[in-house]
Amino acid sequence: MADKKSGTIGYALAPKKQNSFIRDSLLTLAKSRGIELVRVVSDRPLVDQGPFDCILHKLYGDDWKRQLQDFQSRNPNAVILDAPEAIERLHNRISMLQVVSELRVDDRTETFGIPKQIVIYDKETLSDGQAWESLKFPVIAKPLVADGSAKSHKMALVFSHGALNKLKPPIVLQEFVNHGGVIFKVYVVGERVRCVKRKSLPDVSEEKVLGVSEDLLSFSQISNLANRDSVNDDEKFYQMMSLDDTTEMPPQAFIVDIASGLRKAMKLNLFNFDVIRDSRYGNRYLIIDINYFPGYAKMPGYEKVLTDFFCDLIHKKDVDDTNVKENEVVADGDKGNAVVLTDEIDKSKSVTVQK
Ligand SMILES: Nc1ncnc2c1ncn2[C@@H]1O[C@H](COP(=O)(O)OP(=O)(O)OP(=O)(O)O)[C@@H](O)[C@H]1O
Ligand SMILES: O=P(O)(O)O[C@H]1[C@H](OP(=O)(O)O)[C@@H](OP(=O)(O)O)[C@@H](O)[C@@H](O)[C@@H]1OP(=O)(O)O
Ligand SMILES: [Mg+2]
Ligand SMILES: [Mg+2]
Repeated sequence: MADKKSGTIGYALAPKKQNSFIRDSLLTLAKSRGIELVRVVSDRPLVDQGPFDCILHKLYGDDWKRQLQDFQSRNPNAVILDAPEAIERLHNRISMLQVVSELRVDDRTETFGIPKQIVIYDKETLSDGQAWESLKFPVIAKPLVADGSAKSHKMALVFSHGALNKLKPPIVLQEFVNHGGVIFKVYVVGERVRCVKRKSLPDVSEEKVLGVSEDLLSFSQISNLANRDSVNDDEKFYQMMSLDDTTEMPPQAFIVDIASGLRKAMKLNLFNFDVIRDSRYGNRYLIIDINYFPGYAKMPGYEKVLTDFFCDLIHKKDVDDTNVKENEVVADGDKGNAVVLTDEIDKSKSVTVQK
């Protein structure tokens, strides 16, 4: 049954993203709930298209930013998912994780943080031992820029400082932390949070570090299936992507608290973050990556999660039509509310963002 308020969402996505995200199953379910998803074409100005209640996008560049600004000034009550200024924080792997260091999650036995890391801007610093002597090898070398290009996913596991001169700054050197070969990917869609398990890099033992012939191993998007199109059946795809091993999931309320805190601090509605459990301590979790508008289609049942979010958005816009601002949608997070996809959490639990 269609919800009482109907709405039109314009989506502006690169072809690869459009193919993976805008699936018939999503279009059909959204339409049945009164939500029309309409493609924004690139050969006409955004302001000449529509009308749209909301723009859902994953495009970059100054021209696109200007188009969104023009659209917002002519449609002050329309919602932009999400604001380019908020997304830009995730395009630099230092600013990306800075927000984690400011989070405080109250009264938990679990602790969280980010791996030790340093940023290297130039070759000279790379050869200056003082810059990286505080790091324990192996380290993962990640491009500083995380702008969605293939290059931004090209990484290397570096076993000794002798191999550092093979790297091309600007890079982040992040300590490799053994985590049992399993990564937890936490998908966030507004107040909805879903944690899934994925294959990750295997642990590196002391002997292995000493015994490796190569002092540097390159890889890219290890927790991701290279190309979804190679798998035409959803169920099979989900099985290949997810991990049904016995690794225990992190405590749900803990993950949701972090998700709520990140959402409020970053003012983003559509993101995921990668969490590993530090094998040295049973209850310490490290956030190693945060991604804007990730591969939601890999999340089983993504159609309903996104459609419920769109309906809330349109309904909320309907209710507050007088003064919805582009970040108003995030304001709900201020009350620390978050809905876990499998069951409700204690809504009284709050997350404070350390200023
Ligand atoms: N500090 C770390 N310790 C151990 N393993 C790590 C660490 N950082 C990254 N990894 C491994 O490398 C993989 C890729 O790292 P990361 O997620 O930062 O790259 P990415 O290119 O941004 O990936 P994504 O496709 O999720 O955007 C992780 O999924 C994990 O398996
Ligand atoms: O499309 P995919 O399913 O591979 O989704 C990946 C997405 O690619 P996209 O470019 O198509 O959005 C990536 O975006 P960029 O960093 O490259 O911008 C990043 O968000 C990954 O984390 C996503 O993988 P997931 O975290 O969900 O496993
Ligand atoms: Mg990642
Ligand atoms: Mg990433």
